Amino acid sequence: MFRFLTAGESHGPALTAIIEGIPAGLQLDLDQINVDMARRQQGFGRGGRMKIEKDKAEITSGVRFGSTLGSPVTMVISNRDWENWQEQMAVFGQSQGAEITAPRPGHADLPGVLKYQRHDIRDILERASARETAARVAVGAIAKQLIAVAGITITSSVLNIGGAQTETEMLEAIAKAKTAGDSLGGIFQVMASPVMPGLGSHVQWDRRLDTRLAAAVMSIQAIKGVEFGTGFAYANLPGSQVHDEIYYENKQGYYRRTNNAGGIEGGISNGEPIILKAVMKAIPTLMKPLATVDIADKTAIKANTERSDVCAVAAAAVVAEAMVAIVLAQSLLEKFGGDSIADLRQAINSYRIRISE
Ligand SMILES: Cc1cc2nc3c(=O)[nH]c(=O)nc-3n(C[C@H](O)[C@H](O)[C@H](O)COP(=O)(O)O)c2cc1C
Ligand SMILES: C=C(O[C@@H]1CC(C(=O)O)=C[C@@H](OP(=O)(O)O)[C@H]1O)C(=O)O
Repeated sequence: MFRFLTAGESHGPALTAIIEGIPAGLQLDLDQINVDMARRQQGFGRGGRMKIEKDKAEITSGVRFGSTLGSPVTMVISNRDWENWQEQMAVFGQSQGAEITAPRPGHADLPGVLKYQRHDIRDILERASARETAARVAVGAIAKQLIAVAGITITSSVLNIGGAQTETEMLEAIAKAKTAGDSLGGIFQVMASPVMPGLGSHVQWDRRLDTRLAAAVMSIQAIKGVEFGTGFAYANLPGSQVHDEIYYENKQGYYRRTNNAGGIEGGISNGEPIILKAVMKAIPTLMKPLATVDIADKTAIKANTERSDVCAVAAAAVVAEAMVAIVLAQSLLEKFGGDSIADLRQAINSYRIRISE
């Protein structure tokens, strides 16, 4: 089983990810991992932090001479900004800085301090921060290299920023929000293709591929909805206009002329590209802050402001690519098993022969 955990605070020394269950013999391309790390840092509207960080993943276990060993793979991504936060983020000693007591609406600040019984909101925001997604992208980049064994590639695109749909309008909308001390969200799409039929299962709720993909993408900070294929527009359309009719040709096998299903039927990939869209809410930290209540004395004040992104939809799309890759890697290994890449390839090949007959 391919599983992973991440650890690390936004302004702590580093983020760490441990992945278990990668078959032995996967030849890793570290440069390719770092290409995705850099892509996640891009996008107009990101804040000052991205000028400080130059994210690179360092592999500290599970790989020898570029090849996975089947043992857990550990990756470390250093936080360059740690240098500026050593006093406020010291593991031991006394807090040096002022406590944050004005929870931002829309962030984990208030529910987090209530749940974990903290009086300094920094104790919550450090881990709630989407800085953590750097570790997920590192894991996802390895998952992408694993699913490439089955020929699957993943792409993404930004479709909407604050209602704007062309690139020029999107850039303008972000610039305007920044000037106004406001923030924006939007919609992005992720596509995985080609995906063989048969990943996921209809037999149990938690084995459906759409269940797992939706949960994985929803787990990204600030993502508030996921749809597959025609998605919410299904509500307006009759069955005759939405279901993808089935055809067969000797050379091609089964195929569809439409892909309203977004590549999944009954929780199982159907051989068409997997297409999902997700919506990201606007960033909660506002330079013109919203009303809140001071958790120290319960007086009405304005929410905490600090360095922040104005819009991070492009970055979130790269994170979603990673999460989709991880779920597909898990589903691939669940279906085909294999402690080594050679075993995995063989199982995929014999399945391909079987379904083509
Ligand atoms: C790539 C990325 C960057 C983000 N940057 C910021 C940011 O700079 N400031 C901020 O307040 N929230 C930012 N967020 C959103 C918060 O992390 C998120 O709203 C918060 O963790 C609360 O989680 P929720 O929105 O899922 O409820 C970012 C999210 C992502 C995916
Ligand atoms: C650090 C990253 O994103 C951060 C996500 C984030 C948040 O609240 O989610 C707040 C900001 O952090 P900082 O306060 O250090 O500027 C973003 O920069 C990153 O994506 O690598």
